[in-house]
Order: sequence, then C-alpha cells, then structure tokens
Amino acid sequence: MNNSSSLSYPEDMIHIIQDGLQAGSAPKKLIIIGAGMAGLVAGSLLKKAGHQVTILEGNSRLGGRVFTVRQPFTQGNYLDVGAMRIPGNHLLTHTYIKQFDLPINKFLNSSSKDLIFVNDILTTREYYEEHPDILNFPLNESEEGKTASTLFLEAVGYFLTLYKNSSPEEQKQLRKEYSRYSMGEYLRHNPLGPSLSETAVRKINVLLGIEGFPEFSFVDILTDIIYPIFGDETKFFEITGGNDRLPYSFYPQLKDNIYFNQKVVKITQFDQGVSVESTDTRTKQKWCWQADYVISSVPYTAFQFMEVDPYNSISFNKWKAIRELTIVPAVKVGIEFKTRFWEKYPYDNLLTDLPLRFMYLPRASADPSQPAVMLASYSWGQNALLFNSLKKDQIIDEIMQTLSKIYGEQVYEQYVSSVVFNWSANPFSAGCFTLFTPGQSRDIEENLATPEGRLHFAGEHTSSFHGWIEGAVESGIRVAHEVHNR
Ligand SMILES: Cc1cc2nc3c(=O)[nH]c(=O)nc-3n(C[C@H](O)[C@H](O)[C@H](O)COP(=O)(O)OP(=O)(O)OC[C@H]3O[C@@H](n4cnc5c(N)ncnc54)[C@H](O)[C@@H]3O)c2cc1C
Ligand SMILES: O=C(O)C(=O)Cc1ccccc1
Repeated sequence: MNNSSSLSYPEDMIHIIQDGLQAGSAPKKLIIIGAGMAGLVAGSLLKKAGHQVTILEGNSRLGGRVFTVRQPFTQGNYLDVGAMRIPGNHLLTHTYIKQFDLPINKFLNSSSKDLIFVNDILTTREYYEEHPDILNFPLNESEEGKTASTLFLEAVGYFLTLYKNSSPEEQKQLRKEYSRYSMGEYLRHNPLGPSLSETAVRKINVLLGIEGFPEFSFVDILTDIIYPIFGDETKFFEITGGNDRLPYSFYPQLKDNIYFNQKVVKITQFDQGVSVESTDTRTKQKWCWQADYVISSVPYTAFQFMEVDPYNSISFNKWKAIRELTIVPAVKVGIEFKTRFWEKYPYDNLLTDLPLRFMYLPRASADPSQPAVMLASYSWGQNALLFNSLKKDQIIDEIMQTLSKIYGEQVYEQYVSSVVFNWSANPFSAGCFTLFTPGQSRDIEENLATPEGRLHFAGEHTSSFHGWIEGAVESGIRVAHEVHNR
C-alpha cells in the first residue's frame, strides 16, 4: 500500500490516461524494463509525450502476470492463469478497457450456490449461511451460530469503519500504526474489538480464503484481499476472450519499441546517463542499450538477479526494500472437459480446505455440450507450496480426485487436457503478487516507489494496490509522470 505520487487517485490519473502527460518536457531517451501492464502503460504515455522509448522484455510475450493460456485447449477456449477478475471500482483499469473498446462480462466470483467442502462436510454457501455450525468448527459458545464473515466483521468492523472514513493521509497513518499486526495476531489479540478463539481464527482463514497467509500483514490482507475479493459489494468483471487482450491492446502503438527475449542482466548508472545490458534468451547474445533514464517494472524478486553498477547507486534502504519485500506463491490448474457437465447441477464455484482450495467455473455458455475450461484449482500462499512437491500429473490426479468427490466418476470420462502454472517457478516474477508481512508497511513501504539516481521503479509492488492490475497501471502512470517531469 504505497502512493508516493503527487497525482491524485483516480482523478489525475484518469485525466492522464485520457489526455496524456502535460506538454513541455524536452524529449528524453528512455529504457523501460518489462512489458507487463506497468511497463506498457508507462511506455505508452511517454511515447505519446514525445520521448524515445525502448522496452526490453525478457519473455517471448508481453503482459507479464496478465497471462491468458490458450494451448493445449480447444480453439476458442482459454484460461487466465494470471489476473482473472477486475473489480468494478478499479477505475484506471476500466478506463483503459473502455479506451481500447474491449468487451467485458461479469466474472462469477461467489454466490449463494457456491459449494463449500470443509472439515469433510459438503454443503452450499446458502445452507452454511443459514446454519453456520454445519461445518463442525469447535467454537466457543459466544462464537457459535456465526458465519466466518460475521465473526470477522465483528472483530475488524471498528477498524474498517475507521479506515473507510479516513482521508488518504489518515489511511496511510492507520496502515503504519497497525502494520505490526499479522491477520492472525490481530484476530487473537484484537486491540479494537472482541478477540477470537484459535478455532474461530481458523474458520475465518479457511472460509475467507486467507489460510495460505494468516501471518501476513493484517492491513494488507484486509484492504487488498478480503475487502475487495470477499466483500459483498464488490462486482467483478473479466475481458471476454481473455484478459491478455488488455496488454496486447498496447502493441499496435508500441510494436516498434518492444524488444522481446531481452533479459536485462545489468544496469550501469553514470553522470550523464544509464546503460543497460541484456542477454537474448534465444541466442545468448549480449546487447548494450544507452538512455538518459531507465524505468524498471520488474518485480523486486526478479530484480535481484540483475547487477547494478555502481552498487551504491542504489541506497542501502532501497536495497533493503528490494531484498526484503515479500511476494506470495500461487498455483493455478486449468482442466478442459468435453462438456460443461457442471451445468447439470445447481452449483457455482467451490471453496475447500483440501489442497485444491478454490475452483472457479467459466462464464456460462449457451451451449453446455461444448468443451470448456474450468479453473479447477487456485491456491496461494503456503497452500500453493504443497504443489511444489508434486509433478504435473500428480497435481492433476489430486485435483481430479477432489472433483470426483463432488461430481462423481464422470469427471474422468469428461477429462480432455490440463495446464498447471506455478508462479514461483516463473523466472520473471518468482512468485505471484506482493503482500506485506507484519511491519513492512512501517519499515520499507516508503522506499518501494522512490527513484535512485536515473533509475525509476514501477510495478504492482510499488503501488497502492498490491496484487492487482490496478496497482500496475497506477505505478505506470506515476513513473511516467516522474520521468516526464525531471
Ligand atoms: C496468479 C495471479 C492471479 C492474479 N489475479 C489477479 C486478478 O484477478 N485481478 C487483478 O487485477 N490482478 C491479479 N493479479 C495481479 C496482476 O496480474 C499484477 O498485479 C499485474 O499484472 C502486475 O503487472 P506489473 O507490470 O507490475 O508486473 P509484471 O506483469 O510481472 O511485468 C513485469 C515484466 O517484466 C518482465 N521481466 C522480468 N524480469 C525481467 C528482466 N530481467 N528483463 C526483462 N524483462 C523482465 C516480465 O517478463 C514481465 O513481462 C494476479 C496475479 C497472479 C500472478
Ligand atoms: O484476485 C486475485 O486472485 C488476485 O490475485 C488479487 C489479489 C491481490 C492481492 C492479494 C491477493 C489477491
């Protein structure tokens, strides 16, 4: 959670998306490392403003953690193994979606028809919400008869109200003041409300999907995950045809500026400029690029594989932030089935405490007899680490076994193909998204977005929206404004 920009969110930033950066700055020679959403937004704005932009992308595709997988699925089928849902109130992202005239449809995030399979009890969200004790969590008497959401809101309600009614500056102070709490610690030893039993904390962790990182920052989890993802009022959307249509919408403007398969390995700063060394990942040939300024949109995990010369052209506190910032793991499993057999049943998505964790159905189709791809498993945090121990076919076996407990043996007959994407094994991010551990908002947040000499930094990890496309877009606008106005 960090917004070091002088630009207001979202007003000033929407204005820049729509009208560009203010004229007047002398053209500069710029290198942008990374063609994910942050790098593409920065490159697009800076090119429009007359600067000479070169974008070096280590991968063979653009989009980074917006990644729509289409192979080996049937023509027209796909799975977003990265960003899959866009909250309706992520206005920067929606401004670009509108600017590129991209079609969107509602993303089925959760409903009363969701299945819950926890403590070996299979029920629906509707039945669970009417009978919260159906899941057999051995709670204290005062906690019985309450859903996880009720227990959670009773515990954090006072803080949430305080936070929602605070100005951005006051929110920044609240984040720092409560930065030292993990979610688990806050719920067990609540400074602003009723403390909960270990069992109640577990019920919340499982039912609100944070079982994977309960010891991460209370504030980051609350504002980045629970409030947006599990809050009742958030509406979600996806881009029809795959979310990668958003990053690829920048390609016509930037196609002559992007160099693919160029993995940056060294950044050298000197008085009058910067040089960047990249290795062509196909030929191993080394290339050297010169610029006035460089923007790195690379996650700080992957950034650590780069050499910076002189080393102390990056301050001690910046290196501390780069090396200490946490990124959480995530694994997504997509399975294509011959038909949408699930549409025979009155159920939607699935939440479980089994290794599968979350299953999301694809949006409904007019023709259930056609093959379709299910997000058969989505796990994050330490839950995702379980899958590091398995080979792909073992992961698929595990997921199919769980699905067969719900839909019966037909799942095996219906199976067509599958994809497993483990973000910790991705050399360009070494993880899924940023999430503060307790104290990091207080200790390193202010150093995440700050430039160092001629080296500027963008990316979701430097933004106010860790783990969202919105954060990447916000950082791209912020950094473009910074460099344009030097
Ligand atoms: C599993 C998963 C689920 C998600 N779900 C959602 C969601 O539902 N909704 C949502 O809004 N957001 C979601 N996100 C987060 C969202 O995808 C990211 O916040 C956003 O895409 C990050 O963009 P970025 O430009 O900051 O970084 P990236 O997309 O990581 O871009 C960085 C780029 O730098 C490149 N690169 C890295 N190292 C080098 C190097 N040495 N040299 C050259 N290039 C390099 C990478 O290849 C990449 O293209 C999810 C992310 C993941 C992984
Ligand atoms: O919607 C998702 O699946 C995301 O990854 C968004 C997100 C952002 C921050 C923390 C956890 C999930």
